[in-house]
Amino acid sequence: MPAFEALFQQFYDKVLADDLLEPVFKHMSAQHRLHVAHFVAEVLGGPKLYSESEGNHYQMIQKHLEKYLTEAHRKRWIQLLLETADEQLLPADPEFRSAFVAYLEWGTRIAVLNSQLNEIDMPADNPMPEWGWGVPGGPYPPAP
Ligand code: HEM
Repeated sequence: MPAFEALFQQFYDKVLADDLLEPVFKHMSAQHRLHVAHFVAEVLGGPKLYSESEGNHYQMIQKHLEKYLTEAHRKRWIQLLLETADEQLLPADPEFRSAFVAYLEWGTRIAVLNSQLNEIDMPADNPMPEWGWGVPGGPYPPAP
């Protein structure tokens, strides 16, 4: 969790310094970075910090309604996040990186789609997404 918190801390610094994304995020709450870190960590199998004390899937989806995000926003968001992951030396093993990117592709595309709507037909108790770790194994040498 500390690695995810540090990742999103630095990532949103980059977002606020980015001409395309700054207008989208300039009103984000002080807790935004932590909430997104906790959400992503939970989806990938980490502690249930987000769903037990900060929100739920339904509330997270609601946050994106009527934000009118574009494909350009989405691409820049992912690009900056992956850059930050490399700078922070997050594990580079194929399983982690492929699961991470696959979830981000899915989640950001959902965010763009939902951001065009002003309401969404979704049960308020909709469960958190849970991401798998893909096809495990090599061929490559295990990490030391
Ligand atoms: C996997 C992808 C994503 C996840 C997990 C995610 C998660 C979240 C969460 C948890 C919140 C609520 C934060 C809070 O409680 O303060 C939020 C809000 C928001 N997200 Fe996302 N998000 C994703 C993708 C995106 C993308 C691609 C964009 C735009 C480029 C975006 C724009 C926003 C905005 C504008 C808000 C509201 C900020 C505000 O309160 O002013 N999100 N997101």
